[in-house]
Amino acid sequence: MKIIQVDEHVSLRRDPDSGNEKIQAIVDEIIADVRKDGDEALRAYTEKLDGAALDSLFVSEAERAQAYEAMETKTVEAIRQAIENIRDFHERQRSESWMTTKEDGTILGQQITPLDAVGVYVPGGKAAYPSTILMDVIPAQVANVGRIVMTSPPDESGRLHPAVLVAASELGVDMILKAGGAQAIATLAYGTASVPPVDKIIGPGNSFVALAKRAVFGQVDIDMIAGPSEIVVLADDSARPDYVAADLLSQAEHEERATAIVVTPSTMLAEKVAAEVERQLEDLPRAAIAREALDTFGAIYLTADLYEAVDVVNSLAPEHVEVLCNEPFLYLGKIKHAGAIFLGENSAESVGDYFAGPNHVLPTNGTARFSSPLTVDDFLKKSSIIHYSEEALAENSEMIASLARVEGFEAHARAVEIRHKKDVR
Ligand SMILES: NC(=O)c1ccc[n+]([C@@H]2O[C@H](COP(=O)([O-])OP(=O)(O)OC[C@H]3O[C@@H](n4cnc5c(N)ncnc54)[C@H](O)[C@@H]3O)[C@@H](O)[C@H]2O)c1
Ligand SMILES: N[C@H](CO)Cc1c[nH]c[nH+]1
Ligand SMILES: [Zn+2]
Repeated sequence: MKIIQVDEHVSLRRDPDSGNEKIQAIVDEIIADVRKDGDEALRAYTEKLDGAALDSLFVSEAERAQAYEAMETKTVEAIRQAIENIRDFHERQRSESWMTTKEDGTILGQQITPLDAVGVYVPGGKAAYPSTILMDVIPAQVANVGRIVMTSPPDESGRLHPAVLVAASELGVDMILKAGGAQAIATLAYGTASVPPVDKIIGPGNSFVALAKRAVFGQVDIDMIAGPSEIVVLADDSARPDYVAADLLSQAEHEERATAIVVTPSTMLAEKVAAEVERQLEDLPRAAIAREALDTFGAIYLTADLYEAVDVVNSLAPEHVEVLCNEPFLYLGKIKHAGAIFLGENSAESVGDYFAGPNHVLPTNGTARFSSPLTVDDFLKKSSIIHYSEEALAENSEMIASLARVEGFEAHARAVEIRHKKDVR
């Protein structure tokens, strides 16, 4: 890995639109075809792009049963424990409707309502992501979303990965569509004869999925445009180089565009981590992907001290930051911009990716400066509640009318005043 003396302008922000024009044109055509031809277009694109000629667009009961047979019991048990941890964490995010009453009879409040229908995209091109199903579906269920449709691309035999089916079945998701890419996103957004449309689409995916989500935004809501995985390790002399290297590789193996960075004031640690990464790459099954990611987007940044290291972390605003320093809790509050903060040497990012409870759908590409992990709130919407008594309106109508007139809205002013002219009918 490159060891770089830090300058002031480190950034994770990449131009999300660069080189996307060709993909956008393909995505736009797919969306238009699905809007026009519905299920027929969905089937045709699934055959063309995923090589699957489907008998049914949906997963059957028999396929679910076969998926359980294909899974090791200990993996099913691990899924169940992860579900419990993730549900427990998200239950704490519930927000309640509220109302407040004033002496003059005014009642104000906020009514919270779950979304009626949500579509969950589960990526399936290069790898299977049962963990992402848990992270997307559980907060929706905690929010009491009315209807959940899951979709994932099938393999050439028309099947979904058994772990994906088991994760979905454990959560009770009963509508699972066999479709991927832009055609799946268009189907969820606009609906077809066999798939009713949803109100919001959740879930990560490749560039076809991301651009399709961006294109249908407005017709439906979307969670975010999730970019490639990112890890930044803030480390001092006390960090174990083998742990740091292992954690960098854990995210570099996701894909060639993943980012894995160390920020440290310790030259000795930097050199040891670089050597350890090479050693651990030797027998890593996805070494080619991880190496390309590290060569392109990996770095070990050397800083003057830990204060500067924290500044660098904040300017990167990464998806994940691990604090592998003496007394890691001292850094809480100082790290302001990060999707998730992992504290201490036993809190490998993998713990959060699969199991701990917090959501692994997190802001990427520097967007942790202004956005947050996926939460239960993403599946809820709020309506304001306003009730004015006769007394409250009488007391305040003059002020309301004057605010209306200063904006030039006479009808607004009269709508308040008419309520005091009892003789006018
Ligand atoms: N941030 C997160 O939490 C998180 C979690 C899981 C996965 N991911 C990311 O999701 C992505 C998954 O990508 P993937 O490719 O494995 O699966 P995917 O399901 O996103 O994409 C597969 C689909 O892409 C479409 N496609 C592929 N080539 C096409 C072409 N030439 N023309 C039109 N459509 C085409 C096909 O319809 C196919 O079904 C990765 O980038 C991964 O890192 C992120
Ligand atoms: N690290 C990914 C989010 O960046 C989530 C994930 C899913 N599976 C393994 N990891
Ligand atoms: Zn991961």
